[in-house]
Amino acid sequence: MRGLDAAPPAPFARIPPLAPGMRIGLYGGSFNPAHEAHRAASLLALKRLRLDRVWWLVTPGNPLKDNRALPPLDARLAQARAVADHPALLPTGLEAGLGTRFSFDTVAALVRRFPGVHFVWLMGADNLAAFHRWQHWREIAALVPIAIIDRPGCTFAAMASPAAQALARWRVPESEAAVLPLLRPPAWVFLHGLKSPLSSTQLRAQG
Ligand SMILES: Nc1ncnc2c1ncn2[C@@H]1O[C@H](COP(=O)(O)OP(=O)(O)OP(=O)(O)O)[C@@H](O)[C@H]1O
Ligand SMILES: O=C(O)c1ccc[n+]([C@@H]2O[C@H](COP(=O)([O-])O)[C@@H](O)[C@H]2O)c1
Repeated sequence: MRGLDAAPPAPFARIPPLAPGMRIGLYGGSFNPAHEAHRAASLLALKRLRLDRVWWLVTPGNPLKDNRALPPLDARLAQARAVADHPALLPTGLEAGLGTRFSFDTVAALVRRFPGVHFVWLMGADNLAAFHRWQHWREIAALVPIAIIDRPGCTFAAMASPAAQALARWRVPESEAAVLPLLRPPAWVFLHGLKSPLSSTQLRAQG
């Protein structure tokens, strides 16, 4: 695989070596701040999708959010590392390194850079509900399988969303989640079993 022996270019300098066939979850987020539900959702995906690692893509700024009060990337990254605290969970500043902000650009760059790796996009049910507003969302679904992690209060909005409707015929039963990373996209699964009410909004409100 390209790049396994050569010195990695700067954005990947802190990424441990990858081998062909590895399964990597991509978990994008503002992480403002990171919390236990991020960790629990990642561990759920790790187990159910039989992933080798989950990379937390700490965004330079969600394109759909007002980021004026967003703390600097380095601070969010350091805090995310403290929360992740697991050998298979890897908070990264990859998007800043790649110069990407839209998830499609990030995913396309990673798929191009690591052609033998099985990437899976991970997101909470609230993000499925708004997925049709993302840039090139259909193309993201065509590039990598997607796993949705349920979130209290978001289940109905997620399942009734334009994206869920449009992608309905490619939904895989939860009982087959373990093979999702190997499936040709589009393919997606809805994972139940976390249902954590935690949110960064709530933590910010508590100071
Ligand atoms: N309690 C949760 N259950 C399931 N998924 C979650 C949960 N909290 C966050 N996520 C998911 O984690 C990813 C990163 O989320 P983010 O950093 O925006 O945290 P958040 O708690 O949703 O923040 P905010 O309240 O500021 O919107 C998103 O895909 C989001 O859907
Ligand atoms: O690419 C887009 O258009 C897009 C629109 C909204 C959100 N995202 C990504 O969704 C991820 C979750 O964002 P957040 O703020 O809900 O944690 C994060 O990686 C964002 O960059 C991406």
